[in-house]
Amino acid sequence: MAHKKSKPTILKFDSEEDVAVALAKYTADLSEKYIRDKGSFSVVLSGGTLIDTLRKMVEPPYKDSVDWSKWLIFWVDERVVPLDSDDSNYKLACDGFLLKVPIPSGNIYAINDKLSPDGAANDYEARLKHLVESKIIPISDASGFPKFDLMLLGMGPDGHVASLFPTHQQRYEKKRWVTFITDSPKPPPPRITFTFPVINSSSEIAMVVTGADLANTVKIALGGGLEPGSTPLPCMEVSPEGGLTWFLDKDAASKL
Ligand SMILES: O=C1O[C@H](COP(=O)(O)O)[C@@H](O)[C@H](O)[C@H]1O
Repeated sequence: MAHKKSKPTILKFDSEEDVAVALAKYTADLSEKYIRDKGSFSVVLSGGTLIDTLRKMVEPPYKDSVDWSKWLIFWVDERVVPLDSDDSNYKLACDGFLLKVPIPSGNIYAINDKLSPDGAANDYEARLKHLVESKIIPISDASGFPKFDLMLLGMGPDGHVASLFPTHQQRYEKKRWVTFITDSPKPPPPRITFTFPVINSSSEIAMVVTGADLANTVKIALGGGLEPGSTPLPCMEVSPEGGLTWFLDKDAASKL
């Protein structure tokens, strides 16, 4: 069942540093709310610049005040490379975030890096299904897809989110929870990715976008800059069941 698109909240900050401060407070506040209401907090990470922008989470006061034992960590997309490769989103998150806070290792859901892209996507989807059967992750009543508490998404200059690229058919997938791509236009080519039905079943999504190189894309996505007759960018399809908040620095927001 399709849900009604809610209006995004657009937050503009003077600097990337101010985005990092605000993103940490937003995430910590949601962590407190979801742990109070349902006993856990499922967080879906991207790779890329997002991890650095999350850096304030591993500093006081949040390092000590957040109940990290209740966090569950997933990836919205992952490169199908060894987990210790510099191209791995898992390694990026470990080095910049996960190794600095006490999230139980059993709550961190990395891909199986021994499988093919097809196999890794099937395996990740099967593990999500098991978590749903075990009532660790709920299903959205509205969509029938798994419902994560918070997704933290970045965006590429071409408007891609997760590994859903403008000219690749994965962005139109309607049935699978997790799919794969072997020819990502951004290296490395083999990846797995959550599909839009899963992304848009989330309770909350933060789009975290900083830097002048993304200003044109932000204008297209939020400023009505799409040429008539053009296909919407993947980032324009992000529409969670709950709140959508864009965190922009001055440079990314400069053409709005
Ligand atoms: O390849 C990827 O790119 C996007 C955007 O990355 P950024 O460096 O431009 O912030 C990222 O969100 C995704 O997780 C990653 O695999």
